[in-house]
Amino acid sequence: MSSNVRFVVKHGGRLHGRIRVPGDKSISHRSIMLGAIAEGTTEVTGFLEGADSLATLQAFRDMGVPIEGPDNGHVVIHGVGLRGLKAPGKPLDMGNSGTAMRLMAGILAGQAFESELIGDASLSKRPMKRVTDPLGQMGAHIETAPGGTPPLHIHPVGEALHGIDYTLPMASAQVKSAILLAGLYAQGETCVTEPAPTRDHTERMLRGFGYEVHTEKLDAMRTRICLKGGGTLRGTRIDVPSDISSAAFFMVGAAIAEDADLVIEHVGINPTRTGVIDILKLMGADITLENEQTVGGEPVADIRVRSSQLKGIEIPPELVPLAIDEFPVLFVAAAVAEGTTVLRGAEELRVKESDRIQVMADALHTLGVDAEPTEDGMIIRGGKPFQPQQGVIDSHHDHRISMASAIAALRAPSNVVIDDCANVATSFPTFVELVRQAGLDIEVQHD
Ligand SMILES: O=C(O)C1=C[C@@H](OP(=O)(O)O)[C@@H](O)[C@H](O)C1
Ligand SMILES: C=C(OP(=O)(O)O)C(=O)O
Repeated sequence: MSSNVRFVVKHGGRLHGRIRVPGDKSISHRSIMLGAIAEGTTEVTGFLEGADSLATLQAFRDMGVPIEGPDNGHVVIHGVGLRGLKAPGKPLDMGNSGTAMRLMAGILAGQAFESELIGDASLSKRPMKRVTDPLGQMGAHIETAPGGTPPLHIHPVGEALHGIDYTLPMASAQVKSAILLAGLYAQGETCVTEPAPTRDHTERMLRGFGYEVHTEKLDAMRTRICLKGGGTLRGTRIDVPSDISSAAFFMVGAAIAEDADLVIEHVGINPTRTGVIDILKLMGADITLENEQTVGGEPVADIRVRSSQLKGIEIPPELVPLAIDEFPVLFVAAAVAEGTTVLRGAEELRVKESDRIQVMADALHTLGVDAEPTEDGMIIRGGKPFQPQQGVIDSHHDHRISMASAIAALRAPSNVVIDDCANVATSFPTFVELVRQAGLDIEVQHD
């Protein structure tokens, strides 16, 4: 059993200087997956050495893919081609990572061997029917636990998958990606229509590997993405930008701290990921993008954030999928902002690593913030000084709750204590080091 990792965060502090946060988690997962099933060598720089993406890397090693590294974010994958994976001979452990399990289900659905995907306690509660249903329609044979949760038993179907034309019931890049990855193994064309834009790293990266992907905007919200099975991916170079989801903790921190001026370097600003910038700007944050460029098919920039007086807003619904992982820390921004912030249409937050609506409402209550959880979001009446109650914040094993709660200490009148923080290592293993460097004082206790 792992011991409790507790953060004791000193209240106050001002964030300043220049920092670089680790590589993007979504892109890191995909770089290993596509590199493994490509022909030839793929060289990755900036790879996130966090537990989630390392679980993906290990899974492909377990299926016989030679992978060198990671060494300071440098990984070399000797791709085995679409049909070159070998039976793993043991369950593949995806740890805490929903992205890894769902995308892997898409790849494994098309294999000629049997496999099993397992995960930790948090992942074992997350819904998988959202991928097993459409993959089943493609001819895959996948069993879940009762209730549609992991583990997933994936039975071999040989070359029998066939393309489908599927409309996603929710705006999910993981489900979209699982279907498209299975589509590589399917006969004919596979099309996915998304009800609202979601991160498009799979589509971009497939094109980077020389695979044809057709994207059509159906109207202001809906996009249809199609590809044909049976093609070839060609190994390539991938420079993974810094993760905007990790940068978000520092963006909110610098916006709410007094006298802050912070530059976060080389952050991925793919328009399907920048909801956090748009939302903070609507709240009155002082954010500028510097040094914008395109690196390996993904736009990047340095993000400069200075202190500002934030105001409450109604969060535009179309921004919700574009900031889905940033809501824990955006709730902290809303708690500091003058006036009321209302989030609706974010029921997906209830099925992340924790129920991020309830768990963040509880965290904010511990800080004495007026936060009202609703079925699909939260109403936060902010702008009053925090009035911490007795007790510690419980992260519920969720990395983003730990980090968001630590950032709240910048505006707390007393130290903030947060339990169950070990999983920060899933997405941001250097969080404590970087946050200290920027000006927030965290002590890490193990008990
Ligand atoms: O495709 C991806 O890399 C991700 C998609 C999102 O999940 P959903 O597709 O479930 O919204 C996001 O929350 C997750 O952190 C990463
Ligand atoms: C939801 C997240 O990841 P995943 O779904 O991959 O576990 C996240 O990192 O916030």
